[in-house]
Amino acid sequence: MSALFAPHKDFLSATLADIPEGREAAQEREVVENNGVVFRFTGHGALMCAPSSPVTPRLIISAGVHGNETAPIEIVNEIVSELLEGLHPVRRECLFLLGNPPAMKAQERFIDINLNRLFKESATAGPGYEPNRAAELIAQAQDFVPPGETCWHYDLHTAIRGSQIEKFAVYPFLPARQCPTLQLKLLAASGVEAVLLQNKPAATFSGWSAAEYAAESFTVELGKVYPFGENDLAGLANLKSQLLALIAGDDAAIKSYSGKLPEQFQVVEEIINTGKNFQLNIAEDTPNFTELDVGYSVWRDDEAEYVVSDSPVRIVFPNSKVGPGQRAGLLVRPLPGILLS
Ligand SMILES: O=C(O)CCC(=O)N[C@@H](CCC(=O)O)C(=O)O
Ligand SMILES: [Zn+2]
Repeated sequence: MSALFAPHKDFLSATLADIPEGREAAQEREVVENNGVVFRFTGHGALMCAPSSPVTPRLIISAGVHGNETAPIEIVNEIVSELLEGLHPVRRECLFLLGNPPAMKAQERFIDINLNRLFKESATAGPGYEPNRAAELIAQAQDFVPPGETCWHYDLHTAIRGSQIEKFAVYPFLPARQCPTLQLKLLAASGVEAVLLQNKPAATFSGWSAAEYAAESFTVELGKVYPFGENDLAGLANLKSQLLALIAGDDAAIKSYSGKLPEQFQVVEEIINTGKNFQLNIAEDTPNFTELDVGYSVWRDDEAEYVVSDSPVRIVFPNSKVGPGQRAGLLVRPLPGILLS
């Protein structure tokens, strides 16, 4: 157990033990140094490590933006404990963020409102727990990444339902960019088999870091939601070792990857609950990436109907329970023969 967490055993239990109302000032006692690497609590559920001669760019690893998505929280917790024990080299400045501690404690996706829709200026001032937490997570990232610099950001999640492709990533939209081969290799070596290219900006955490820093940032979906203690962490061993390679500044390990790269899909439609007797025609247990044929009626409301045209689409994140104005799913199509950069 590190002195950093005393009297708690690790980053996660320390984070869940005392949940403050507002932003917590970093305390001097919350610093430890291990083999020249400084570890510091920078706020609630926020821990950074800084080696003396770091490689760039800086790295943000977040988990638990949705409180019940526990597998990546457990992986981040393991990584932090092992780094503090000196079990792995640290040659990159890293910020580890546990997104929504009260929701983790409650084993819920969120407390008052979906945190992963609040990463924009106008949404961080509303009532409830999450707007304030979004502001805090943004402030943590801004304190960590100096002005004019960029970062890499992996926001780790698990999905509500099963999936025809178990591990996949969402690449936020920035005009005229392609997903770099290095990132595709890193994701593939982590077990990720598909990347969804967003078609417009989003107020997700990874969407925010992409817009703020032109960051190589991803929402990474790592399988299905299970409660704490019930995850198959062995299935995330590749992800963990790739994150440790990044933390160690060992890009060579990633560059040398020669396996199959993830299939890329273009988001062609974001389905929004219109609030006008909106009806999503997708069964609750439909796995992500299920193909919908031309002519299929995906949704309808009092005024409109969306029918698949031209060529089949695949449905990802279908959710008929979201409120008006919220995303009820994504429609994607495979992207053939994309040029690699
Ligand atoms: O399984 C689901 O329906 C949701 C899983 C999840 O939380 N996904 C993220 C994706 C964020 C993105 O589009 O980058 C979310 O909905 O916030
Ligand atoms: Zn999530």
